[in-house]
Amino acid sequence: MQGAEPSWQEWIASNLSAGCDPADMQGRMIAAGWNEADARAALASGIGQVFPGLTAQAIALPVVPDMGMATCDGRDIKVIMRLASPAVAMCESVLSPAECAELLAYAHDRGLHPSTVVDELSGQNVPHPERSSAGVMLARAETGLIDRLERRLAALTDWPIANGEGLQILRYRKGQEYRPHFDSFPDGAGGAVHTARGGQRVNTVLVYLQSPEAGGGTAFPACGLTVCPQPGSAVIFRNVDGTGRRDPASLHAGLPVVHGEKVVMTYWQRAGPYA
Ligand SMILES: O=C(O)CCC(=O)C(=O)O
Ligand SMILES: [Fe+2]
Repeated sequence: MQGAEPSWQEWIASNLSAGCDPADMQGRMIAAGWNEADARAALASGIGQVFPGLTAQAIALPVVPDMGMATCDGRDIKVIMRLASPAVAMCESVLSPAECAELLAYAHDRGLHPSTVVDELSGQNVPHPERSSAGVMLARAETGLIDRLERRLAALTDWPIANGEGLQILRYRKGQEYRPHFDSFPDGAGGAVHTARGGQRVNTVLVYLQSPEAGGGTAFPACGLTVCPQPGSAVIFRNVDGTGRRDPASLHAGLPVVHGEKVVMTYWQRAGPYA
């Protein structure tokens, strides 16, 4: 069995430590000639060594789509860029211009309120200068369009719609931003308040509804990536590693808007049903 080879053990340990997805690693091992059972066993043993005390098992996670075209809800969505760590995919044409316009008008009618953040200690939602945008939380399937979009995003990531939170729409005006943060909840009591229902936020699908004239990119400082908002496009990213723990590389920020207004729609996906 190839698991005995020290070079592979080192490769597994260093990739797991760097936050690589065990499912991706398994694919690469199979491409290098491993059989699936041996690769799975070697990865399980590596996870046990790198993350002692954890059940040595990779968990199922939403898909960060691979390059190419995905057809969801009868719509052709193009995946134009993919990054391994943090796991990020950029998708074009997730929403049509008409769908973006309908959501913008709907959010305006519903009314936008100053955004809040989760206090790391208490778990309470509190307003904070870290996040100066205004937003509205939508109920699941609040309108026919919202229902259809939730289904589309669930299909794009191959993850149950029952595990999705309601969509959230955020508007940033000049100077407004969302400073570097994690979408996953912190360990400990503050996070437990939130993970009690649905578990960890494992994936984020961020759809741009309106782009500002300048500024307002979504930045991932761990890898130096900045995504430029384009209406109808989405950036999908994984907030946890292959074992379900917060991925430090998933740190991200909504950079300050310099000119114009930016509007995004956020879809957070939980590890389990968010009932
Ligand atoms: O506005 C952005 O670019 C980032 C938004 C974000 O990080 C969030 O809603 O959690
Ligand atoms: Fe975020």
